[in-house]
Amino acid sequence: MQMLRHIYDLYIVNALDILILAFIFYRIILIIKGTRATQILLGILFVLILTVIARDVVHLRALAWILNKFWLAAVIIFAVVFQSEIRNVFAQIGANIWGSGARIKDEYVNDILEAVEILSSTKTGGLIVVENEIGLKSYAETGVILNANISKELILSIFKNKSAPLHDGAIIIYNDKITAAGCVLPLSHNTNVKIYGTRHRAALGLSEVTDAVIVVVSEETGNVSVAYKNKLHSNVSSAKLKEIIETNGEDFTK
Ligand SMILES: Nc1ncnc2c1ncn2[C@@H]1O[C@H](COP(=O)(O)OP(=O)(O)OP(=O)(O)O)[C@@H](O)[C@H]1O
Repeated sequence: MQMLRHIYDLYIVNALDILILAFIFYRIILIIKGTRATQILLGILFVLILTVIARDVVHLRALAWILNKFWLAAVIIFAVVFQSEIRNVFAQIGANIWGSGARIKDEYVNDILEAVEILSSTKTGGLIVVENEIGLKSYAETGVILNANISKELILSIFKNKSAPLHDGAIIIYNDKITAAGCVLPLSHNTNVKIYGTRHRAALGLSEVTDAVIVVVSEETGNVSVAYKNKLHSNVSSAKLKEIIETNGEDFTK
């Protein structure tokens, strides 16, 4: 019995400890990969190396003193700089505990696909958000709440009618309903994405802070792109889009 206890204390607890830490780091890296946070972390790493060199290697007292003061305030600085990433981590933990996002019925998926095809072939701009595990109520409230059944006709009348008040912005879809239209999404600040306009930037921006699948139809080219978890995938075919919507984006992570 004591032997088992010893093995547990020595190996199993430590292995569990390392596994949990590795998992936490892995999730954090997944969330911040490709975002501004990666550059900020590199900057912080640079200041850390500078501190060690100034303090312990070349003994530059004044510089070491200032850098030490910086590290005292680091917790507050991190909380401010990484506020959106910290929010993401907790939102995703909460979403994972709560369960998986609602899947849209086949007939409605087909309605969305047909609408996207028509928007694409007629070069009509469109922005369609499919909500996943993380709730989008705060974004829905920036537009007009509809709670209408999904239909190809409704999607087309929203985006195709340029004089209609709801054609600007995004529609949000959740669980067989178009919950809202004319919604404003957060713009991405990703500096690597230079070629896209604001519609694509808004899609990418929402994908950086939520796990939604965001479909963009370009008004300029008619191309269909999908933003999901920090990435914008261009020229997505109808068959691929079907898989993506049916699996709430899981298909992209395989
Ligand atoms: N923050 C936002 N949230 C939701 N929709 C937005 C946002 N910003 C812009 N849009 C939508 O994008 C439209 C402007 O698209 P713009 O031409 O700038 O983008 P684009 O990415 O180049 O797209 P396109 O290829 O269709 O021209 C706006 O009319 C509006 O409908």
